[in-house]
Amino acid sequence: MSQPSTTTDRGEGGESPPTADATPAVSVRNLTKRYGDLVAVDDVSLDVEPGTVVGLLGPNGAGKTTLIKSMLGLVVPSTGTVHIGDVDVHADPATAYRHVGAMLEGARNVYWRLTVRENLNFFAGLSGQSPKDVRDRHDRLLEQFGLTDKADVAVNDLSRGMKQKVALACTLSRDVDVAFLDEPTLGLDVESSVDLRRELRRLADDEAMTVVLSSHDMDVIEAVCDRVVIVNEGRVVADDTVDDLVGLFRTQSYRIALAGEPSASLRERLDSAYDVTGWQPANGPGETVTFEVTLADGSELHALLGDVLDAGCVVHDVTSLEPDLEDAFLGLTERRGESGAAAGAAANGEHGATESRREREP
Ligand SMILES: Nc1ncnc2c1ncn2[C@@H]1O[C@H](COP(=O)(O)OP(=O)(O)OP(=O)(O)O)[C@@H](O)[C@H]1O
Repeated sequence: MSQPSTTTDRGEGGESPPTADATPAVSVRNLTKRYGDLVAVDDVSLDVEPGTVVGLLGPNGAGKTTLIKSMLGLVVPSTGTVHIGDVDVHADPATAYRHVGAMLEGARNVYWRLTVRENLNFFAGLSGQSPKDVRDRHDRLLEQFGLTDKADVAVNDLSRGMKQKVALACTLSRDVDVAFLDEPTLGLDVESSVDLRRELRRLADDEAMTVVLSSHDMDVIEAVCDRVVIVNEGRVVADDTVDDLVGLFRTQSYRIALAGEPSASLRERLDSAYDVTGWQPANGPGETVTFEVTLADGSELHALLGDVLDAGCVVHDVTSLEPDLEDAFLGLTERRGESGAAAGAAANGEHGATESRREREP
């Protein structure tokens, strides 16, 4: 097992290239998992470099959990291989497990009759680490997750969110190379979720821990991940940094509010000359009429505004619509649903307009 040696500089977009001889922390090759006729994971290959945080995103049933369980050796793939460092997970699971921590089923993996610290010691002991050696690590985790004053309380007597935090702390309780976290923020309050993000970044940056996490929480993925792998229908449809994924969907789109009802001829002119969508009528007297438009370049905006003014209509507001990771996710997975080729083109940065978009401050 090679030890992780590189860290990732998130400030540079999280793309520290591995050294030529760096063994990936996790290497998946042509992994397929079939359940009868259903292909849950379809020929997935990916490498995760040491010290990076990789997010798995995908709609319900996309295959994220099956992929994570396959990476852990808990699901036997139909074809393909998984290595943790140099170790083939399916050929030598016992060795692989010593280097891996996982939280799969929320709080269900901890022992409710044991206290919080006893649980931490138990999980650290699984890889032969003595309570004395991991005391500092555990104290820090307890503090990080606001559990210091609960250290000697039986897990059974804690709230659901606290149990979840104990489960996370147990996963991180020993010095593992790779942590797999399936929906780690589910059930956490906002503050705990922020604590978790901070701790995951610290573990990756300071201890070169590699983290693979699945989540439906875009904010967590955006905040913590160096890289995002979007899975749909068992296949990887995109694999890139958050910024680059969002960049795929960056076009010049605006929401324009008109101070009065546009004439029929102006509306016809706008609809025919520009890529206008989403007309919204005024909510009442004195309210604005809005529409969204995607333009080829900045000069088209001037032309469009000129057309509006020439028609005697007053522009009340122009808002730039910026895509975010959720837009990228929806675009990629929806396109995939319609056409695999379109999704592939999108993942390669070849498409134009977005299909869904949220308003951002310009
Ligand atoms: N043990 C199993 N037997 C049969 N089918 C399964 C089994 N486990 C998963 N599946 C199917 O495989 C597909 C992928 O499921 P998986 O749980 O990996 O998706 P997911 O992306 O984690 O979904 P979610 O976000 O809803 O948790 C689904 O269609 C699911 O019904």
